[in-house]
Amino acid sequence: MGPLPLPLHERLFDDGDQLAQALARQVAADLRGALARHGEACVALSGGNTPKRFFQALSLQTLDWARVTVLPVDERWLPPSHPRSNEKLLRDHLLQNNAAVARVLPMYRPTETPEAALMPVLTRIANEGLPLDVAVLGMGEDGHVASLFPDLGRDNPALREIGLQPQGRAPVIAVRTQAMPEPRMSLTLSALFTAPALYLHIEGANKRALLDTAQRDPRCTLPIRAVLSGAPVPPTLYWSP
Ligand SMILES: O=C(O)[C@H](O)[C@@H](O)[C@H](O)[C@H](O)COP(=O)(O)O
Repeated sequence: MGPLPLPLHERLFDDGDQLAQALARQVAADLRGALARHGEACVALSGGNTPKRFFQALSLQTLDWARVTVLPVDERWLPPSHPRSNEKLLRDHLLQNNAAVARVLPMYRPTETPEAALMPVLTRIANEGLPLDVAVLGMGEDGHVASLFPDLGRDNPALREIGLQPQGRAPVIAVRTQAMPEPRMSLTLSALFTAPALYLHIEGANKRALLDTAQRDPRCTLPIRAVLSGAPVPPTLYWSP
C-alpha cells in the first residue's frame, strides 16, 4: 500500500458558474461568522483569470462589507491601473454591488522593485490584515500558489523556507521567478495558514491531475504540495471542469 493522500475536502461542480455561486455563498458565510465573532473580517483572494465569476458572485452577497478587509494573496509589481494588477482585478470585479464599501489592503506601492517596499507593506499587512479569516488560493499549471513558484529560492534558498514553511519567519516576501515577466510580492504559507477557512479554487482537468499528484506523491516538491502537507486544517477544493 502506498502512502496515504494528503487530506483535502472536495466540492466538485459541473461548471464554473455553479462553482462561483457556491464558493461565494461559503466565503460569505465564513465572513459573517468572523464578523459575529470579532466585529471585523479579513479575506485574502487570489488573482489570475479563474476568480472573476466568483468575485462577481461574492460582490452580491449580503453582509456587513464595510467591516471587511480584502487583500490579494499576491501582487504583480505593476500599478493598479495595469491590466495584470491583482488590485485592479479586485477593484473591478469584487468592489462593486454590496461589496463596494469593503476596504482593500493593497500590496503594491509605487517603488521600482517589490524589495524596496517590502518592509512597509509587510508591516501594514501584519498589523491590519493578519490573522486572516478566509483565504482562497488558485493554482497555476506549474503547481504555484499565490506567487510561490516552483523555482522559489533558486537564488536564495532561505526564501523558499520563509515562503513555504508552515512556521515561516515572515508573512510577505518579494519574489522573482523565471516563469513570469514581472517581479512580485506574495503572502507566505505561514500567513495564509492563519486563515481557519482555506479554499482551493481550481478549474480544468490538467490542474486536477496535477493536484492529484501533489496529494499522493511524497516526492513532489511543488508549492501546492506544501499547502496540502502544511495546512493546519485540511483545505477544501472547489473544482469544476
Ligand atoms: O496573481 C496570480 O497569478 C495568482 O494569485 C496565482 O497564484 C493564480 O492563482 C494562479 O496563477 C492561477 O491563475 P489562473 O487562474 O489565471 O490560472
